[in-house]
Amino acid sequence: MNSIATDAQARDALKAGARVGLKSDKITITGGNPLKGRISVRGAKNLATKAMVAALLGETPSILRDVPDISDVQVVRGLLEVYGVKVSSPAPGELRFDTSNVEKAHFAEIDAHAGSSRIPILFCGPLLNRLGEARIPDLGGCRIGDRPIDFHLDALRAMGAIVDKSYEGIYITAPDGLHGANIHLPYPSVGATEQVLLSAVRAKGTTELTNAAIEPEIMDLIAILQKMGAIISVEPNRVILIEGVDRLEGYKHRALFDRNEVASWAAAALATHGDIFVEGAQQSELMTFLNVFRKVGGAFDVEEDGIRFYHPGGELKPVTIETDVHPGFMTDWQQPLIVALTQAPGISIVHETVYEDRFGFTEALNEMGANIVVHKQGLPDHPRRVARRDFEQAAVITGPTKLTGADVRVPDLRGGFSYLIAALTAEGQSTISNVGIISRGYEHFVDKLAVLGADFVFEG
Ligand SMILES: CC(=O)N[C@H]1[C@@H](OP(=O)(O)OP(=O)(O)OC[C@H]2O[C@@H](n3ccc(=O)[nH]c3=O)[C@H](O)[C@@H]2O)O[C@H](CO)[C@@H](O)[C@@H]1O
Ligand SMILES: C=C(OP(=O)(O)O)C(=O)O
Repeated sequence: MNSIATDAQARDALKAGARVGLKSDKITITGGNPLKGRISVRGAKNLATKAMVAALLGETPSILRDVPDISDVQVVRGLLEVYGVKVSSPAPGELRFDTSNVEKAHFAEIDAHAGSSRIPILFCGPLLNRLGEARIPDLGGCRIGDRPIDFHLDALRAMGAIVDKSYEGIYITAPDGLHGANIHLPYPSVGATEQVLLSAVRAKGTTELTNAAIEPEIMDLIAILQKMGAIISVEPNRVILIEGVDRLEGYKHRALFDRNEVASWAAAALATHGDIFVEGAQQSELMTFLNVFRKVGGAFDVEEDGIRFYHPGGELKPVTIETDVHPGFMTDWQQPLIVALTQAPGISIVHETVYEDRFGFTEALNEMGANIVVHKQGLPDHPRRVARRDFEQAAVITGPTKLTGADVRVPDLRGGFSYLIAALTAEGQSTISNVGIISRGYEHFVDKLAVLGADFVFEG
């Protein structure tokens, strides 16, 4: 159970809509136990899945290490296999991709992956390069706003692609191949930056991407592409230059650790008055989070092999946070931290500036006793560091509030993890359903809860 699923298991899980390592979709938690102990994190969901797509560009096999056992990895694996990529697992946490027989796939097989993840949109460049066409199923991922893909499609068009949206899903061709282009992103989108990278590395000529995202996962993807033979330079001021090359080889790479998972366990340690050592966490990718964690009253010790996060005693302190692109405060960190903020005396404010609708999860926290008021149009007059966006929202959290157990349903990945933390912090029993979604991005979270001394029953 603790290793990457076999081919057959992965396919069965996909068919059944099941999630990695989970037989049930419900967990009953009795709150009040501080989470204490040592757990480890592996590669980031937001890197490993893209690294898997990059393997499709290599003429020779690639090996990815520290691959997390999460359902998004299974989805991408399944889609690669549809195109004839032979995926094997030579060792636990390791995947090997043999691309010697990449071939066109039937639409039905591709569309079987509709709604399962956002990663399929990133197959465009590699597929156009290898097969001259790309069929993209309807995308999944967390429903936290509109999540359009206009930047992706505009970039592909600028590189010579023709986009046909007359089918369900999208069909893209590049009759004359992809060519380099000057592309400016209206917003430093992570996915659109990756789209350009994965498409431009084999395009003819040079691509200049401005207003690019520079998240650590993007830098790790660039490192992988460079290992494969790409020529990519990251210039000052969010400019990335990509010189197209004629051939890319496979890579060997250890995936960057999952900084979002680390931040989530750190918030869990704080909210439950706990003490968690997260092996594999690295300081440099977490600087912004660590500053906020300290300001809220959390303590941490950075060690060579990981970071210890703990509640040092005393009262927590309220904070004001604005989510932002890197190196700002990551939007995926706000949900777990908000649970800790319900325990801080005073008023905390979280401005969500990245997505249109990312506070839906707070309703259930209020049912558990939190006092969180969501301002759907944001707080326009509030002093801000990040420029206001048209659609942003703000959450005002007044604490401390006692949380009590409730029956709640997971709405999305990070919201779901925040419910686990709330239930662990609450007095009494909570039943959380739809927890399968959490396995989209948190490897073996049930096992980790057990290691950390949580009191729960998982109905398997
Ligand atoms: C699989 C993955 O890596 N997911 C991460 C990725 O999502 P993802 O790559 O989808 O996020 P983006 O950075 O693209 O989205 C940021 C903003 O840009 C907008 N936008 C994006 C593309 C586009 O074509 N048009 C458009 O308007 C989005 O609606 C959103 O408001 O980065 C997000 C921001 O760090 C993280 O929360 C997600 O965990
Ligand atoms: C929004 C997230 O992921 P995705 O883009 O895969 O939906 C997330 O990881 O919180």
